[in-house]
Amino acid sequence: MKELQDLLTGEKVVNLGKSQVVKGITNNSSKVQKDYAFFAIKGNSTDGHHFIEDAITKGASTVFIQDTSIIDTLKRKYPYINIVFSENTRKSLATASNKFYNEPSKYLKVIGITGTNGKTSVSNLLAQYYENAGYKVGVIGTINYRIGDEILSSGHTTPDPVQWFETLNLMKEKGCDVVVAEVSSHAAHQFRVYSTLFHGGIFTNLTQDHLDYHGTMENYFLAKREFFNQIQLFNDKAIASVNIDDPYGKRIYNDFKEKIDFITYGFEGEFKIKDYNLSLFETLFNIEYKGKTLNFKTKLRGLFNVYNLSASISFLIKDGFDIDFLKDKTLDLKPIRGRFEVVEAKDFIVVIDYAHTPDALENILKSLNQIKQNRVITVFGAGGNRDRTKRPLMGKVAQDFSDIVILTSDNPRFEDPNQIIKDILEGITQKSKVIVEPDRKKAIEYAIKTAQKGDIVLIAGKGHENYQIIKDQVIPFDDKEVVNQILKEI
Ligand SMILES: CC(=O)N[C@H]1[C@@H](OP(=O)(O)OP(=O)(O)OC[C@H]2O[C@@H](n3ccc(=O)[nH]c3=O)[C@H](O)[C@@H]2O)O[C@H](CO)[C@@H](O)[C@@H]1O[C@H](C)C(=O)N[C@@H](C)C(=O)N[C@H](CCC(=O)O)C(=O)O
Ligand SMILES: Nc1ncnc2c1ncn2[C@@H]1O[C@H](COP(=O)(O)OP(=O)(O)OP(=O)(O)O)[C@@H](O)[C@H]1O
Ligand SMILES: N[C@H](CCC[C@H](N)C(=O)O)C(=O)O
Ligand SMILES: [Mg+2]
Repeated sequence: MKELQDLLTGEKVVNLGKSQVVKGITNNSSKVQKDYAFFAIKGNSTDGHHFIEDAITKGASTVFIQDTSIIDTLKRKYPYINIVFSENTRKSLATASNKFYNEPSKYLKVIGITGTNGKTSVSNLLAQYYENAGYKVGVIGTINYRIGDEILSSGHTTPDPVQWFETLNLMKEKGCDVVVAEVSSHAAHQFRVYSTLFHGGIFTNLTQDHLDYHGTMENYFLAKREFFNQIQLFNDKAIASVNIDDPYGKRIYNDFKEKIDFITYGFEGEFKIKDYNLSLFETLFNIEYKGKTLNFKTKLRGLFNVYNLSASISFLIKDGFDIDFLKDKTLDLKPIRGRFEVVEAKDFIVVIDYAHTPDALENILKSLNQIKQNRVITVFGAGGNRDRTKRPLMGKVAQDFSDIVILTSDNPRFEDPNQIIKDILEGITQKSKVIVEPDRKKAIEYAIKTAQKGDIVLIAGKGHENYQIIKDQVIPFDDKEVVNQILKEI
């Protein structure tokens, strides 16, 4: 419970109501309870200002609004309610949530990871290193929100501000020292983590995704940039690791190098990838850092994981870790669920991977081509109600780097799966390579039955997901389980 005064960061109280007690915070009118503060947000699909009356009926003591034109009417109709005007209710929701949950990031080392691909991977790698060094670590991201093996909840990759600060507070109360969190572009753009004191940040890469939301690559970049802007706004001693091979990484580095203490990684980095050797069961790579060559060995597979490890290790060096300790621990790291996960069959292998962007698909396929003994058979689809323009690009990549392509459904959501497949086909010129099977289980079955000695079957797009979203139904579906079941039957 808080007093309204304790939650303000420069907003203007335009009407003082009967009671200033605030027992909870929400931007969702359906979650309002007695004495809650309701934040009206102009959203992407609707405007929270339409739900103010609903919130008051449910017992809100306070409403935060951004629309000046309704102030007089509200004051007249609801003189007993606190009415607070904010220039930006999204920011106010974050700052008030932070205060409501006692500013948890002040007591934690919070590290935010952003980029199109690799956020989940890097955050799980960082968590393992910190845990190996004896820290208690909270993880917030796509798979779930957890402390060690204790799962707290799950939802968006980055939760909304209320859940974000509530989760940080819970992690603090449960004794965490460190929190590693994925910060999606939607989150940065919507100020979901605004006002958090980040110890540091990591930028992995930026390639096409989410243009349904951001419209252009430049806007998508600006959302990622906004995260670094927020880091330095609330911490003038923040550290960060950035992929300098990526032109957008270079821009972030240049824009904030005076404000953030950076380390760069990549083939052009200060933490420089010199060479690497991929195989199905281990990866070797050499790093040049401060004039010394460091040899690393890991069970993680694929060149993209050399990048993810470089992101993590360089960040940890900046955070004061000993390089020999990091080299040792790299040997023991556990691979991440649904990311280049290998299932061995009789004389071929199946790889399950979460690639759901053109760049991710290209990366995994390039790595598979480097280690294949025979053909690469790729099964994939694309998510419905998401960026449509990435579909033909994914089709082209699959065609260019596979011997056989089996097009199927991912999470069609409210779209027609056949139309999504048609969109992917737009990018494919070599139609003879392609088989269309919208039923994902049948598509996987076809791929496995087609596989010959030395082949690699890649099943891409859903990784750890154990469901399929068809319209508003969430149906159990786990690529790995389906693969194992089919392998047992053949
Ligand atoms: C595009 C997007 O990010 N939308 C999210 C966002 O919606 P929004 O702020 O635009 O809100 P809106 O739905 O237009 O509604 C406006 C306001 O009215 C309120 N409202 C609405 C209805 C009502 O009855 N009462 C009420 O008060 C809403 O709570 C909201 O505050 O905030 C909502 C509430 O916090 C989220 O549920 C919603 O997630 C949608 C469902 C979603 O699918 N988001 C995905 C794309 C997403 O966030 N993905 C990222 C990136 C994934 C990745 O790359 O890893 C993620 O972080 O997961
Ligand atoms: N550093 C990387 N560069 C390019 N591709 C990568 C990289 N790391 C992972 N990938 C590819 O992207 C897929 C998803 O990886 P991961 O889950 O770590 O990314 P993410 O950024 O968390 O994705 P999401 O936006 O869904 O949260 C992997 O399965 C792999 O195919
Ligand atoms: N976080 C990503 C996940 C995509 C996973 C893919 N299986 C899909 O459903 O499109 C997104 O929301 O775009
Ligand atoms: Mg993720």
